[in-house]
Amino acid sequence: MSELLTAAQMRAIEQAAIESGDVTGLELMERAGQGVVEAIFEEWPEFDCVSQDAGGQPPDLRHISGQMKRAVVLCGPGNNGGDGFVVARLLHERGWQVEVFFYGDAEKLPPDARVNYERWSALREVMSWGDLHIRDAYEDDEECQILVIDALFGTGLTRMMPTDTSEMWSGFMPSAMAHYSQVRGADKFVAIDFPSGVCSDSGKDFGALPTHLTVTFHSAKPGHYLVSDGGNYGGVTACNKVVVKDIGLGHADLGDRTSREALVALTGEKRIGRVVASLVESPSAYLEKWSEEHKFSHGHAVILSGGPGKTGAARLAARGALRIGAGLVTLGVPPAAQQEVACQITALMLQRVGDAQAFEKALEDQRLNALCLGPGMGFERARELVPVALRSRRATVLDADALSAFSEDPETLFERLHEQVVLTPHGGEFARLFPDIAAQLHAPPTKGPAYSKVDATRAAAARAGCTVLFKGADTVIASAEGTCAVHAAVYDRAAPWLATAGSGDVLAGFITGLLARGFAPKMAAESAAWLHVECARAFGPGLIAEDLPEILPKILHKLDG
Ligand SMILES: NC(=O)C1=CN([C@@H]2O[C@H](COP(=O)(O)OP(=O)(O)OC[C@H]3O[C@@H](n4cnc5c(N)ncnc54)[C@H](OP(=O)(O)O)[C@@H]3O)[C@@H](O)[C@H]2O)[C@@H](O)CC1
Ligand SMILES: [K+]
Repeated sequence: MSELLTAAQMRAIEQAAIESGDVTGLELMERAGQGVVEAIFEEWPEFDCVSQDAGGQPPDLRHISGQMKRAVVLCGPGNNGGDGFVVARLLHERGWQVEVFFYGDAEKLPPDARVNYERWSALREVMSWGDLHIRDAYEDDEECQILVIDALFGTGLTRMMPTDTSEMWSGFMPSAMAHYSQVRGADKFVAIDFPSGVCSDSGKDFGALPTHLTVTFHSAKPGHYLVSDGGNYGGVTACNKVVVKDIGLGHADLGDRTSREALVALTGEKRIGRVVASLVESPSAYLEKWSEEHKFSHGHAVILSGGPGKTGAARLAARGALRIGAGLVTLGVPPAAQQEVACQITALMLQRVGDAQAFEKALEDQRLNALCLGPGMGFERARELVPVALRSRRATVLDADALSAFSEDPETLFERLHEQVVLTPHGGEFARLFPDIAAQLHAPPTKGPAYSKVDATRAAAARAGCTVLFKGADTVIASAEGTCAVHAAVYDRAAPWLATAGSGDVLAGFITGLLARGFAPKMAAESAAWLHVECARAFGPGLIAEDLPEILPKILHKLDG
């Protein structure tokens, strides 16, 4: 589990650390620059001739001469630019040939960035942004690899990128300039904190300058994990790879009274809190705990199916609930579908649930402790049975048709929801239930920090009064109280083959199974989302939804091992 900090929270932590007297802003900036240089050499050891010599490995002669080690650092008008000046100086000290181009007004630089601007000026010229237009940084040595450092804007991005920066970048980016790509496709791009143009809180694209490597500090930010749906690049696409470098702010500082107060003060209104990137690193801890306490009672889940020819989705969900450990799983089927379902199931139980009355009768059995409605259910059946499920106040997952059935009048759903419910909308379902929130989320961003999927999911959960799991490669899970987790299947956890028919039904089943096992709704949603992606990663390409429940035992076994 790791924290994601918004720009405001990061500034508050930095400020508190400086006010405590433990560190100065200048020291933090120096550590940030050192972190970037370290990350570059870790990513591309061939750039670090010194350490290769020290390790006894023969250095790559293409890079050993000062001529060959060249960097172009693009510095912006704030502290991100300040970090850039530090990186330039550190590379220069290691024998690199470094050129710095500055976008901004030196007189207006913040104090620490100004100090580093001066330090660089004492070593070499600071070139103005305009010089970048007339100068081809490559022209004198076509064979040479150039490291381009993007230190234009970081967490302080407030508006769309100036067009001259994008134009300039396209001159550098191999992908944008085919002939550059052919001649020297191996140029490397590094972004400090964020690829400039990515909004740190939302991951939205303000005219992003994509990169190979993004080096951020202390903690990742939501924008590193959220997938933008507008523009060419979102956070994840533009960042490409994110490395977090420690700059000595430490966990002790986060636990510090002053820091906590500063965080609360800055985040009170939006209830920003701390967002966890990956909810549960080892769900086995929870599973074990539960099984110790409730050895003989693993819960009884009920999953309602649709009519004939529409029962597959519910059967997938039921299989998921069973595999994740619900003691018993019953499929509640309309009488007309009974035969179809009976031929297809083995470990699952079957019960006729034709209408509201039959469902009410079934729910008289108090051992039924978790419900799932929606997959393949049909709107009419959903409109009839969802109110019955919600009246019973049981832990309940509402997915698919159980959400869309209320798109005409979401309020009739919201007024019945309670804190034991989990809604699992994908983008379309979310927009049908929360059209105003979705509109705000999808509006082209104009001002940073922009409204994010985290903001939207929190707003939806607060309105619905229950847990909302907003699906996507960047799944966001929020409780009605505003606690929130981002579960992103991106970078080395990407599993694009999970976008297959029926995979959402299995996720609904996983959540239901964990609810039956006694998990609290948000924890059930978080753990299920994590396991769902783990199953997809373990199976790999070629996955179909049926494979997900079947591979789950292997994952759980590995976690226990
Ligand atoms: N917090 C920490 O703990 C640490 C932070 N550190 C570093 O500081 C960075 C944050 O620095 P920062 O706050 O100065 O913001 P930054 O991103 O440099 O930009 C602000 C400037 O850009 C301008 N500007 C904005 N958008 C614009 C646009 N579209 N087009 C044109 N101009 C635009 C904006 O102008 P304004 O909006 O004020 O008019 C202002 O002048 C952070 O990312 C990290 O690298 C590290 O040193 C380690 C410790
Ligand atoms: K940057």
